[in-house]
Amino acid sequence: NKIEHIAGSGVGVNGDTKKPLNLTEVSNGYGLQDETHTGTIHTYDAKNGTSNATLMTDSDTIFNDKNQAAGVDAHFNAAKTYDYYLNTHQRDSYDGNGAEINSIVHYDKNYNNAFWNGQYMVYGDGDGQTFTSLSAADDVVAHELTHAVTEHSAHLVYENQPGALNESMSDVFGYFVDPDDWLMGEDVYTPGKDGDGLRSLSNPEQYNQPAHMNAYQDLPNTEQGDYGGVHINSGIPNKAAYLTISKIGKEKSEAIYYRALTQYLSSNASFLDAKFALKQAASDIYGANSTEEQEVVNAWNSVGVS
Ligand SMILES: O=C(O)[C@H](CCc1ccccc1)CC1(C(=O)N[C@@H](Cc2c[nH]c3ccccc23)C(=O)O)CCCC1
Ligand SMILES: [Zn+2]
Repeated sequence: NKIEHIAGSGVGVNGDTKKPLNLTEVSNGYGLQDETHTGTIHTYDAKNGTSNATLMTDSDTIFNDKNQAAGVDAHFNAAKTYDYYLNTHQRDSYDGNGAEINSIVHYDKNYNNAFWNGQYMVYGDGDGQTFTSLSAADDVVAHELTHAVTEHSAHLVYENQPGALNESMSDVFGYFVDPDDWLMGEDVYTPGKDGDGLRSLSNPEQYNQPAHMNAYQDLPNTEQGDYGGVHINSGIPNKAAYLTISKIGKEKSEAIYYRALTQYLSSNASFLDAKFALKQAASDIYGANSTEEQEVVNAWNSVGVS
C-alpha cells in the first residue's frame, strides 16, 4: 500500500506560502516526495554543486528555511503542472504513463538558467540580478515539463523551425498553466524590476524576438546560434498562439494545441506543418470550416505563415 504521505506547507522564493506541500515521512523527518499522483514527484537539492543531489528534507512538515524556498517552489509547481495535464488533458505525467517527475534545485552557483535534461528538471538560483531561483516561476516549470511532454509525443527536433516550435509549445503551455499574463518567467526575471519578463507572447518584439516570418532569423545550427535561434524564432509561433487564444479563448485553444502536439506534429515539422496540424485539430474538435478552425488559419496567416 502507499507509504504514509503528509500535507505540509512551505515558503517560496518570493515569500509566498505554498500549501499543500505533499511530503513523505523519511528516516530523518519529512522529504519533498509527493505520492499523491501515479508518478511520484521528488525534489532534490544540489547544494550549489553540479554532480549529485539529495532529497530535500526537514525535521517537521513546515519548509520555511530560506535555503528550502527553491525546493518548495519546484515541488509545488511540478505538482501544479502534473495536475494541469491530468485534469485538463487526461495525460498522466509527461509520458502519459505516470512517469516520476524529479527536479533538482540550487544547481551550480549563480546559474542564470534552467533545463530539462531528459530525466530531471534542473533549476539554477540565478545571480540575483538577471534571475532569482527559476523554480519560483510556474510558467518556467511548465515550460520545462512541456519539453518532456513534447519529447514523448511530437518529438520536435531541437533545431531550426521544429526547434522553434518545440520552444513555442513550451512557452504556450507555460501560458496555459499560468494564464495571468502574456509574459514568460516574469516571477523570476530581474527580481529588482516589476512588469518585465524573459519573453512576451503578445508582443515578442518587446524582447527582440520576431513576430512575423519577414523577420525570421537565419542563425547557424550551433550552440552559439541557439541551434538556429530556437529561443528567438519561437516569437513567430508564439504570436500566432496569442492571436488564436485572444480570438477563441484559452479552453478551446489548449484543446487544439494539445491535440496538435500529441496527434499531428512530427519531429521535423515546419511552421507551415504546425499551421496545418492546428487547423486539423481545430477541425476535428469544432468541425470543418468552424470559426475555431478559421481563426487558427487567420492567426498563422497574420504572422506570415501562409
Ligand atoms: O528550457 C529552455 O528552453 C531553456 C534551456 C536552456 C539550456 C539548454 C541546455 C543547457 C542549459 C540550458 C531554459 C529557459 C530559456 O528560455 N532559456 C533561454 C533564455 C535564457 C535564460 N537564461 C539565459 C542566460 C543567458 C542567455 C540566455 C538565457 C536560453 O537559454 O536561451 C526556458 C524558460 C526560462 C529558461
Ligand atoms: Zn525551452
